Amino acid sequence: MKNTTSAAIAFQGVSKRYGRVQALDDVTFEVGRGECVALLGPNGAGKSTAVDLMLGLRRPDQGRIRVLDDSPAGAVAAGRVGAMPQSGGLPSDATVRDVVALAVRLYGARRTVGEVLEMAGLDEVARRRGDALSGGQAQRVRFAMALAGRPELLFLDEPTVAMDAASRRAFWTSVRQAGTTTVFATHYLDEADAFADRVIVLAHGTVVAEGTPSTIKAMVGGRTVRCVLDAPEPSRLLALPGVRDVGVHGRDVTIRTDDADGTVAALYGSVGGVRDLRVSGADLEEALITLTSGKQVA
Ligand SMILES: Nc1ncnc2c1ncn2[C@@H]1O[C@H](COP(=O)(O)OP(=O)(O)OP(=O)(O)O)[C@@H](O)[C@H]1O
Repeated sequence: MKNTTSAAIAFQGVSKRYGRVQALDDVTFEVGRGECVALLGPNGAGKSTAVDLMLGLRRPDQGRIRVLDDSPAGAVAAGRVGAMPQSGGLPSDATVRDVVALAVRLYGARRTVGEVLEMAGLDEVARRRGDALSGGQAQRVRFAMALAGRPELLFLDEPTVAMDAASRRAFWTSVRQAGTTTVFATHYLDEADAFADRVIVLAHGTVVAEGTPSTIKAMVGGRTVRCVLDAPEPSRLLALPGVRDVGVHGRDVTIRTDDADGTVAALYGSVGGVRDLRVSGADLEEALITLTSGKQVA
């Protein structure tokens, strides 16, 4: 067995069943210390079950889980793990500062209140009461509570759900600045692409892929060629080398191809009237759909 002393989280052959549903089936992966890892997969893939097991909220039927070289429950009981749930009420009549101060005291004052407010980007709303916070600000308070105990490991479940684009960006900057090993679940794949060091893709209770976002995107192969054509004819475009499918909107053309060089050469050589041509790789969303739908990948 692999030596797990350097890993923050180690799953070794973990299975978990609820009645007839096999939620996790022989799952093995590691999260290294200092890593920021996204747990991705469609609804029902087993992400929440995996996180519940990591937090010691459930026990596996089979396999072994180590968190910070301890059992999950042991690591949580020692205050070494911070978790930011997706929802959960905040006291409506206490100020943000009061709530954060309570969390800091509960963890034995491992951080100062000012430090936590600043890390979570809450300075400007510190005097506001819970019932006067926007959805995104309330999420930041939950983040602050997760950070209050100076955890070695952070779990974030759909952390940016109520945030606008600028808040999301600021939030992820805060996470990176906190510098803690982080595991997060999200359905915003652009966030996983931009902020995760590594992605673990679950489907039907098994790990179907893991690697950097670029590796995952490269797994599905294929390229997208976009251009403007004077007279696009879908049937003619579909007959070009490597082309899988074609989308035409007016003169704007999107071509998915397994042979970008061949497609582009044929566009310029035999189709003509080509302008504004761009070639890009698959995005993470496309990769995930392919990987989790069981289609053959390159
Ligand atoms: N307490 C439970 N009792 C019975 N079945 C459950 C229970 N919790 C989860 N399941 C089932 O186990 C499977 C995995 O669920 P899980 O919540 O771990 O998936 P998920 O990837 O987190 O999904 P989502 O993205 O929808 O949150 C699903 O089929 C789900 O219906």
